[in-house]
Amino acid sequence: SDVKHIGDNGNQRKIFLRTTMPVRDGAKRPLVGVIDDGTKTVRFVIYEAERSDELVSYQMDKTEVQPQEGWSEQDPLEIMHHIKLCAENAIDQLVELGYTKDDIVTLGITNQRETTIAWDKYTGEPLHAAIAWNDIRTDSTVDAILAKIPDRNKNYFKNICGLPISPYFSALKMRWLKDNVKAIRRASRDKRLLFGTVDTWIVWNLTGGPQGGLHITDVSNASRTLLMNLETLNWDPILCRLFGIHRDTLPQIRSSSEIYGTVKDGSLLDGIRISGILGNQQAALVGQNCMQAGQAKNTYRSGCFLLYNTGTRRVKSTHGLITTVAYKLGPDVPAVYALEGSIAVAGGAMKFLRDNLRLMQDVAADTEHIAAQVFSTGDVYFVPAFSGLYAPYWRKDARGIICGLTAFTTKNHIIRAALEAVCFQTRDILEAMNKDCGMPLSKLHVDGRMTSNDLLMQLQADLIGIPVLRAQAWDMSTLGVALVAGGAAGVWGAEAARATHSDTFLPTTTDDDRDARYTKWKMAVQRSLGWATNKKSFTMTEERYKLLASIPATLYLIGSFTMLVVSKMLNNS
Ligand SMILES: Nc1ncnc2c1ncn2[C@@H]1O[C@H](COP(=O)(O)OP(=O)(O)O)[C@@H](O)[C@H]1O
Ligand SMILES: O=P(O)(O)OC[C@H](O)CO
Repeated sequence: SDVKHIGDNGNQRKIFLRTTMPVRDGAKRPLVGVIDDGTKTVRFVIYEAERSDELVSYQMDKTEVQPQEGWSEQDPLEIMHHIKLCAENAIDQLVELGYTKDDIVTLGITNQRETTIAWDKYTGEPLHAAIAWNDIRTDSTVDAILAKIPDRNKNYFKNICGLPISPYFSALKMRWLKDNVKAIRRASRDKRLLFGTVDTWIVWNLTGGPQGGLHITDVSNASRTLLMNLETLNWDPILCRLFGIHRDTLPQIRSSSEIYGTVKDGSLLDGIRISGILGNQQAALVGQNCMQAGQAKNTYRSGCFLLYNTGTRRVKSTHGLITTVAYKLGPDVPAVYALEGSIAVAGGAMKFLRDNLRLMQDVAADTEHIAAQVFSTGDVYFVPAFSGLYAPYWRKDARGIICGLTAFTTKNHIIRAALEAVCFQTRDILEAMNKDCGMPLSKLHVDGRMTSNDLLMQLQADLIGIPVLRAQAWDMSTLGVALVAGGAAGVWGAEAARATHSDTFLPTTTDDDRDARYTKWKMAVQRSLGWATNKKSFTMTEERYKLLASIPATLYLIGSFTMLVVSKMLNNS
């Protein structure tokens, strides 16, 4: 093939190979539109059938609201508003290329997973802000659920749904909404309540909303709720009872690739079919063409998610990974499963260093350059456990630490340590995956915006000791869902043009060096655990907030002072 040896690119540590991008031939093909709702951005991307590079795209940033420490909310109406604007802008670009919107044959949807929305079935009004996947307000909800389970074992239901009980998953967010938001309890009582992950909200709105909108989700998204049975691929009665979620409020679970319906919202997309839905990490697995059992990919965005395709076999992890549905390519074909290692904070740590510590101005432009000015982190380790640690630890009591600081430490070391943290977390996942699967992974396919950082890629290869294969474009999620949507609509054949990797980063370290650094990382992780246990978390629910707001300030101060005195007396007694 057209593999070209680039050599060391002026840097002795960097060795990579590159394949060339396909050349556009000017032929007009049917188009597939993709809606991508991510944590931070909404995108609309248009692909031509049989081509793996995007034709046009448009992206908008979203507003993240953090009403309290650890809370993260999004506006469901803003999501729909941005989708329309992104679609309009992408279609404007299409027209400039000589296409019309009628050339878009079908639509696919890929989305941030677990983020949960509740709305009124008759008015379409959201009943609360969307609670984002990485929001940890449900800490005490987790404790209340665990109290009902033998030995408070968070893995008790892993056989059924593949997941541990954690604030990450949607059922906890649904339970919290029912416990804390009066409008949701009322809607539930009046049988007006609908719950959904973001894909469900988008499809319901696009297909008519209160006027007959489809209340559906796909297996890949449903497998992230803690409510779906991985074997039956349906809502599990035991889990629904445990979390107190009525079946009627949940969407129907469908395959990831079939014609679900047609857009009926009066927008530019009106009349176009919808034929693919995939959670964004599962979509990247498809986009990276990891469709055989034994293949794996890692996507580096705000978080980082390593998925290992296990075929039609559900592998139960005994080392802290989760079992999830990768995809189901039609109503009548079996589901394909994956083992997943989810990392809550990857690129998010760079944004933290930029916004909170002001160590740089622009993540994309500055990170690599600043980190490359030093040869190592100077023994500094950064564990970015801002909202606890996900796989393989699942410790909601962990908090972020930077350790090993000396008087010589500079921002260069800290930024480099943040990059290495992403690589060490990936090694944590790989260690667990190799133990669960029994066969060590020999190479790792990677994608996500962060992978444009060559230093990160080289550090990753060095710290895991296997080749890292970077995808031809950073965004494999939209390509993945374009493939499954195009497949169902008959515009993309089974032998579809799939993405290839463009660069290979080879390890340049010895086993001893790699292992010594990893041992130090594990020491740092140990120090981050248990930090949040002593903190009295005061959950500011909507109702408590209103109550507090209605108390005059002086009365509130006197009350707080009295409570302080009483608690001191009790402590002393
Ligand atoms: N060159 C880079 N080096 C390091 N981190 C980067 C670089 N470019 C982007 N990032 C990080 O990657 C993330 C980009 O994620 P993005 O693709 O926008 O996904 P998300 O929807 O999860 O925010 C951001 O958190 C950003 O800090
Ligand atoms: O939009 P991202 O990349 O932050 O995706 C988040 C994941 O889907 C959460 O599980």
